[in-house]
Amino acid sequence: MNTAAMPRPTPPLHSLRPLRRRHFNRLLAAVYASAILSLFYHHILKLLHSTTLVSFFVSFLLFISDVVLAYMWSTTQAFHMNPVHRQVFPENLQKVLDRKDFPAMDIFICTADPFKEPPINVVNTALSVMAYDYPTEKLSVYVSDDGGSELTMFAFMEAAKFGKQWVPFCRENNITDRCPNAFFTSNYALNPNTMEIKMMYERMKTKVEGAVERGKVKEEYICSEEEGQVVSQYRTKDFSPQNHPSVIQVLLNSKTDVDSTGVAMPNLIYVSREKSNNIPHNFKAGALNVLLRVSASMTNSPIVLTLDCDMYSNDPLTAQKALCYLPNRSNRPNCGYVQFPQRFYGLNNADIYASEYKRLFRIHSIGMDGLNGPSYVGTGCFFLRRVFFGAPSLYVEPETPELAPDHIVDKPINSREVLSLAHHVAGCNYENRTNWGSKMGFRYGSLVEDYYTGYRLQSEGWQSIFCDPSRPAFLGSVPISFNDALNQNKRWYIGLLEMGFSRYSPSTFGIRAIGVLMGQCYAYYAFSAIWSFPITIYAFLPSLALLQGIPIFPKVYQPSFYLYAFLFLVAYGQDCVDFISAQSTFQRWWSDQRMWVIRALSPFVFGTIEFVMKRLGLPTHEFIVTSKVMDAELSRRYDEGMFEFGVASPMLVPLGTAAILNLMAFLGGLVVILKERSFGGFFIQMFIAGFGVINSLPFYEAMVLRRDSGRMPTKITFTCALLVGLLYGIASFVLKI
Ligand SMILES: O=c1ccn([C@@H]2O[C@H](COP(=O)(O)OP(=O)(O)O[C@H]3O[C@H](CO)[C@@H](O)[C@H](O)[C@H]3O)[C@@H](O)[C@H]2O)c(=O)[nH]1
Ligand SMILES: [Mn+2]
Repeated sequence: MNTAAMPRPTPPLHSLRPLRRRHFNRLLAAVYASAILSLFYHHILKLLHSTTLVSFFVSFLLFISDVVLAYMWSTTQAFHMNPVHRQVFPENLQKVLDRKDFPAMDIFICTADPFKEPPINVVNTALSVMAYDYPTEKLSVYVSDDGGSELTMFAFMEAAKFGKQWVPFCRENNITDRCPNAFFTSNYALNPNTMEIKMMYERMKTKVEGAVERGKVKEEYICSEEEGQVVSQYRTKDFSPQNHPSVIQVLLNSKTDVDSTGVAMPNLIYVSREKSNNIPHNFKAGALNVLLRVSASMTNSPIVLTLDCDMYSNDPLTAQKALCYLPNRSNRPNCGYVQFPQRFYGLNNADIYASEYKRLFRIHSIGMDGLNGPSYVGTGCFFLRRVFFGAPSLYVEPETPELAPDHIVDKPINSREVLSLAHHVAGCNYENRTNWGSKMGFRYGSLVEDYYTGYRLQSEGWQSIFCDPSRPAFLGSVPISFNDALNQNKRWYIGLLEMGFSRYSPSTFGIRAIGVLMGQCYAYYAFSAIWSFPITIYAFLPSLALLQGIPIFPKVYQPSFYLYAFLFLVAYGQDCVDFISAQSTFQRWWSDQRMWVIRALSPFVFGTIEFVMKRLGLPTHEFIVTSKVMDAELSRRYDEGMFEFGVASPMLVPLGTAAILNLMAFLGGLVVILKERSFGGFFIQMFIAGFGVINSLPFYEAMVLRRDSGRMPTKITFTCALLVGLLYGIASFVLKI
């Protein structure tokens, strides 16, 4: 037989396997739903049989709490119905697609504040992607600097020079850690080659960090007239981060710049969009839209990768892995983006602030991947440029023809025409009366522009793919102080509520546009702030009643007690098993469940308040950028697993109050039990208070034992104690009526 005549079978680029667990999940959902209905039946009976107004009110609060918990439970089920695992085979890519036919890629990196986001780290992120295993002349890296800072610009001028050594060094030595900082902190081979490159890196780092420390670039570091001109743009009179003309600089041009071995360098372009004090700039979504347009005017690559400044690439093959799905190589016909999970470096063992967000980034993503595909999480996501211009079947034309996704740029990137168009589209008035932010580009209207944009794209009919290779594709930093973690959370929940209560609400518009299950997935996040209601009730009410010797739950031997026990144990059990089986530990799960309670008691509540204030048109905080600076002392305490309270924030008050109250209730409960000789009637209340106490251990330590600067501020402890007294007073008055 003549085998040569037969078409060669194409080797697979990826595989998909639904998890067996889905059958069990579906069964469990049915059983659990019946248990919830029985609980509601019990609640209604209790309401009908309540004898006093107070007991009616207590039963009513518990009932509403359980209704909210049940609603949230119902939304989580969507993630459990069809979780899938994918595998990707980049080793087969070049059998299907010649390397010279790889599509061009534009890579966007956002930074916003040189003092919270050290420019040397932003540079590391950029270098890690410039060194991708990918034809370099097809890569263009665009850096958006919302801090409008000469420090960031200077860091990138240095990076452009160092990159000419770094990129060939990685290629020739087949380095895996292509983020310089990650490489030099790893166990690398010590040889003259590595020593030399390390010295170059250290020199650059010292210069950049020195400049940041002084807040200004030293004159002696400005090596040429051109560099002088570049820096002088920032030194004009009215220039400030909030108010300045656009600054766009081509730092590397792949047509003319070569590395130390003569191979073309990727393009590297610095962009700081025009800002004006009284024109809203829409934060990161606004920055990304400017990059979409500036890059369209220069390279207009069909594939776009968005990265946060702290998310460096940890695997040189990542771009090729994305190509295994994009464009048109997946089994999803309308696949518009491939999302890699956010993963992190520098977490402490227990991950005390649950910053890994395992559920959000990994567990729920495989659940959504089994439906229409994961949400967009702001970084580590490869898009088809086309998705930003309308639905798969309904193209929305941009106002400037050169910005169209199929427009071919035929002029050099630093030609006068190209640069003048770039400046024009980076202007702060450019978007007036256009579709940017509403029908085109990244969407405005929510502080979680990522989640909202992905949701709107999926509502238009785009689908997505979740790609989670075992070697993390990207690694980012986590907040190492409790205050930063809480503030980040608060910002997210404001943004999520903005989405939940918009005309595109997932529970109405979403369910119609993307189906019940996908709509539920998005509703789960959009409405997660309502968890604060049941958790606040459960944190305070049982303890207050216990201190008054009033039982509010069924006794141990009653049938409804077993219902409570079942609902609690199964929910926590399933959560724990899911979490640990996603390559984690019991200790991290424990932190995760604690942070869930903490978030519900504090950032959810404060987020809701700010959301309401915003809706009423009152001034609120805007996008508070998370600090990525590593203070040595703070880092040490973080590594030891200590909570960092330090800042006297009002967000600590509900947490401290609940901690003290639960401890008092647990101790007081023991006295009540001994006095009344009835344990069974108070078991559930004792259990809840005890659970609160175990979760609050770091709080007691920080209030009483610690002397370091991360201890609980005395005024917070004092305020909390006062509030406990007040609540106790009110409860003894009200509950005894
Ligand atoms: O006006 C702004 C504000 C922020 N950023 C950038 O946005 C990114 C994310 O900001 P960060 O403070 O790190 O926020 P996080 O809460 O850590 O980020 C998560 O949540 C954001 C939405 O709130 C998403 O945009 C991010 O991708 C996601 O990782 C950073 O690169 C910033 O430089 C801007 O470019 N302009
Ligand atoms: Mn971040």
